This record gives sequence, structure tokens and C-alpha cells, in this order.
Amino acid sequence: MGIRTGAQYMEGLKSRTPEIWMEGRRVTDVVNEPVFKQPIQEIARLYDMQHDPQYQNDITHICTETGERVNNSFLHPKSYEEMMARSKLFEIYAKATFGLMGRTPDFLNVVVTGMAHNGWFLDQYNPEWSVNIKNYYNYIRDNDLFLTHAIINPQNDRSKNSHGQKDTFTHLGAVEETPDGLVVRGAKMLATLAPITDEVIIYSFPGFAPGDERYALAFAIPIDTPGLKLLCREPMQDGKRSLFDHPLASRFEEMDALLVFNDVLIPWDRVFLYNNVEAANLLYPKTGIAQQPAHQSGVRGYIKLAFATEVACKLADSIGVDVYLNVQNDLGELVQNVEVIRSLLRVAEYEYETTASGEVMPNGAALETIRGMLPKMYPRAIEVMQVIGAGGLLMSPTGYDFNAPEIRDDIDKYYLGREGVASLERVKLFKLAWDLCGEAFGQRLLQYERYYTGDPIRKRAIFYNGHKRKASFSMVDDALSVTENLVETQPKLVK
Ligand SMILES: Cc1cc2nc3c(=O)[nH]c(=O)nc-3n(C[C@H](O)[C@H](O)[C@H](O)COP(=O)(O)OP(=O)(O)OC[C@H]3O[C@@H](n4cnc5c(N)ncnc54)[C@H](O)[C@@H]3O)c2cc1C
Ligand SMILES: O=C(O)Cc1ccc(O)c(O)c1
Repeated sequence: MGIRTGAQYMEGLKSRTPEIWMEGRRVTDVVNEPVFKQPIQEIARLYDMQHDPQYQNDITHICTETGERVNNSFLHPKSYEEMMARSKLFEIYAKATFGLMGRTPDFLNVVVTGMAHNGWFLDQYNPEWSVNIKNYYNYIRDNDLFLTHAIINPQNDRSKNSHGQKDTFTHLGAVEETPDGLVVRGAKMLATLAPITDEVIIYSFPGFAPGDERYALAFAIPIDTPGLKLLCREPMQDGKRSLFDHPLASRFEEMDALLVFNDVLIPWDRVFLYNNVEAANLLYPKTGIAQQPAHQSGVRGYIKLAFATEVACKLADSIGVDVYLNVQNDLGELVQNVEVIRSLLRVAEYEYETTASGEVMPNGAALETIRGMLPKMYPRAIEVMQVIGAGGLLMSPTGYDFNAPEIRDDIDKYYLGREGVASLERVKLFKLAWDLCGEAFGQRLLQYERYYTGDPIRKRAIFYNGHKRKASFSMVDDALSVTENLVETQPKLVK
């Protein structure tokens, strides 16, 4: 089939009946659920872009295996040009969502592509696993499916390993092997966008210890597989708030869900890894399934930071406060932060790495540096927005007020900005900013930037330890070489 349209994506959602729980009720009609309706439209728009002549050549290509047109996120890059074809897709999708939707379909397509094309890794443990993931890659590519993922064990007692939790099946683990497949039980977090996806893939961040064998798992199943429950967090918009009052929150809310597996049968041909602590711990660092999607995250994060920076600058300009040195200093800092991330991305791409199997990946150190900086830069952009908007952020009326004739004169007079900025324009800008820096929606966006790929502190520690292993520290040796033997020739201090 190849690339789907938005309508086909929605038909797919309608054909499935995942067990979704939200606010104490079961959601049965996903596409008509007010909370999901608009986000579904946003994802559908990305699918439609694949058919739009304006974007098609930049985001899709003809698959050499099938002759069908498929999304660029399924490209397995063997050259700089192929890596950049993927980068272009990341940028176009990120711009279409202002970088606010982190888990658009391209993200997990890249993960599966990376896993499938590093079959050598799984072959070391069980050759069936690499065949399974390759078939799965073909399946999602050819049917253009949308995946969610959950790779973290639920946050219960972090001081204990999976096998030390209160219940054997608090963390997702294997219960038994049957002729038809593996039965799994327990929970995994945090599946962003899960209610509006087609499939879920499970794998894990490293961190398993001996004794955790049953938890060392990787597999993928349809999102409506019997026994799988999606427990949604509280929605941050009810789907009924107006586009005028919440221009971002009403469109781009990505629901997050805890996945609960109640004796779910995973067919053997969908098992990619099982009962192997070493393989589960090495899958992430050894196969590029961290580095390749970090390219998507880097591009998306860059667009999100650039967008927040634009909003902060326009906010300041609209009320004339960017004439002040302190405000210029803050805004200059944000613009420079955007430049830092842009430059790191370019370095990551120009100084790409080629693996032993010929896979081209953006430079790992540059991507990890982006990963280390964004969790500080994005919250800083939000803080600057809050400081610049100040009380004005709490002064905005609603769209209904603009339509109330009795107060319209007051609205036009007292909400205007600097000369040339009408009240409607100023209020609209402040609402855009409030969605990012005040609403629960905006707080989630901030939390996402901190944690979407793991704890930034531990990630940076891993980065440092890797650096220490590889670095020669030759400059220090050079600097000290002139002092060699100096200890003996040093004149004694005369007291
Ligand atoms: C908005 C959002 C969306 C997300 N989407 C997804 C998704 O789609 N799929 C997915 O799989 N995951 C997703 N995640 C989950 C994300 O991967 C985790 O939040 C992240 O890995 C951090 O784990 P945690 O939240 O369990 O924090 P914890 O690991 O519980 O950490 C909590 C705190 O304790 C400290 N801490 C905990 N353990 C240690 C330790 N061993 N050593 C030192 N310090 C420690 C941490 O530094 C941190 O400050 C999402 C997260 C967010 C916030
Ligand atoms: O974007 C990144 O930093 C890399 C990355 C890879 C795999 C994941 O599951 C994830 O959440 C994040």
C-alpha cells in the first residue's frame, strides 16, 4: 500500500477498539472523542502531506524493495544524502506542529528502522528475533502505521530492580511461554499518543540486573490487543476550549498513557527479544535506536525552541518592552540558544558517523550535547516568556468578550499594545504565550523536554563516562611533557 492519507489513518483508528480509560470512563469512539479529535486531525494532516505535491518529494521516496512510495522515516541511511532526506522530513513535520508534538509517526518509524537494520545484534542471541523485527519493519512501512512506545518501567520504587518490586508483575514481565506466544503481565510507561496510534512497541532503557530476566523483553502488538489497557493521564484540555483562547493547547495536546498488560499474548513472530538481560541492556546503546531517533528529537527540539523564542520576541515587541537592556539581554540569550542548537545539528549532520555495517548516523557527541542542553534551554525560554509577559499574561479576556458589544470599546482601548499593535493582535499573542508558559499544556511540554528520553542527569553522566573512556587527554600530556624530570633538577627552596 505505501503512504496513507489522513482519511485512511482515521479509518484505521475506527477499525480498532483499544481499551482506553480516561477520567474513570471507557473511551469507545476514539475519533469522535473531544479530547482526541483535534490531535487526530493534526496527525492526519501529516499523513496528507505525504500526498501534497508541495511536500511529497521532500518527505517520501520510492522504496527499492517494493516499488511503492513510502515515508522517508523508513529510509535506512547509507549515505549523507539519505540521512539528510530524513532530516528534511523531520524538519517539515516539526514545523507543521511547531515542534510541540514529539511523537509524530516519524519518531518510532526511525526506531524500528534502526532495530530492523541492525539484525547482526539480535542474531548474536537468537536469529529468529532479527527476522521478526525485519518483517515487522516491512509491515509498518508498507501499511504506513502509527506507533507508540513504552520503554520505562512504571515509577514505583526506583531504589529496587524489577524483580524487587512489591509484586512480581508490577513491571511488565513474561508470565509463561505457550505454543502461540509469550504471555506478559504488568505495566510500562509512558506511551505518548497511545490512544490514537495503531500499534505499540515495547523495549527498554538499559538497567536490568541478574534476576530481571523475565522483564528483559522487546515486542510489538496492535494497540487493541486483548488484555492491554491504556490508562490516560488527566487531559490538559477538554477538546471544547476555543481555538481563539487556546491556539496551541486546543490543537497539539499529546495524551500520555500508562500501559497495563493483563496476560496479553504476544505471538512469537512479534517477539524481538526475551529472557536476556545482556541483550536488553545492550539493544539501546548498540543498535543506533538511541542515536537515530535523537536526530528526529534534535530537529524537533530545535524547531520548538525557535518557536518559543519567536513567541517571546513578539511578546516583548508587542508591549514595547524590548527597548530595555535587560529584556534585550534575555531575548538575545534565547536567540543565541537557538543558534547553538542549530549549529550542533549542522555539526551532527556534517560530521556524521558510519557504522561497521555501513549505516550513516549523525554525530553522537553533537546529538547528545543537544540532548544535554535543551532541557535547560527550553525551560529558560519559558521563564523569559513569563518574565516578559508578567501580569499581562493574566490580563487577557476571552474570545467571547470581543463579541460582547457592551464592553467592546473597553476591550479595544485597554488591551492594545505599543503604537501600531491593536488590542486583538496583542491579546492573541498573549494567549499563544500563555498556552506555552502558563497552561498545564505548556508545563507538560516543558516536562517533555526534560524527560522524553530519560533522566538528563544520568544521560549526561553516561556521556561523560563514555568521553572519559575514549579521550586521550593528550593536551594535558603535552603541557606536562616539558616538566618531565623537573622534579630532580628543581633547586631546593632556601628557608
Ligand atoms: C511528557 C512525557 C512524555 C513521555 N513520553 C514517553 C513515551 O512516549 N514513551 C516512553 O517510553 N517514555 C516516555 N516518557 C518517559 C520518559 O522516558 C521518562 O520520564 C524518563 O525516562 C525518566 O524516567 P522517570 O520519569 O521514571 O524518572 P525517574 O527515573 O523515576 O527519576 C525521578 C528522579 O529521581 C532521580 N533518580 C531516579 N533513579 C535514579 C538513579 N538510579 N540514579 C540517580 N538518580 C535517580 C532522577 O534524576 C529524577 O530526578 C515521557 C516522559 C514525559 C515527561
Ligand atoms: O530522542 C532521543 O534522545 C532518543 C530516543 C530514543 C529512543 C527513545 O525511546 C526515546 O524516548 C528517545
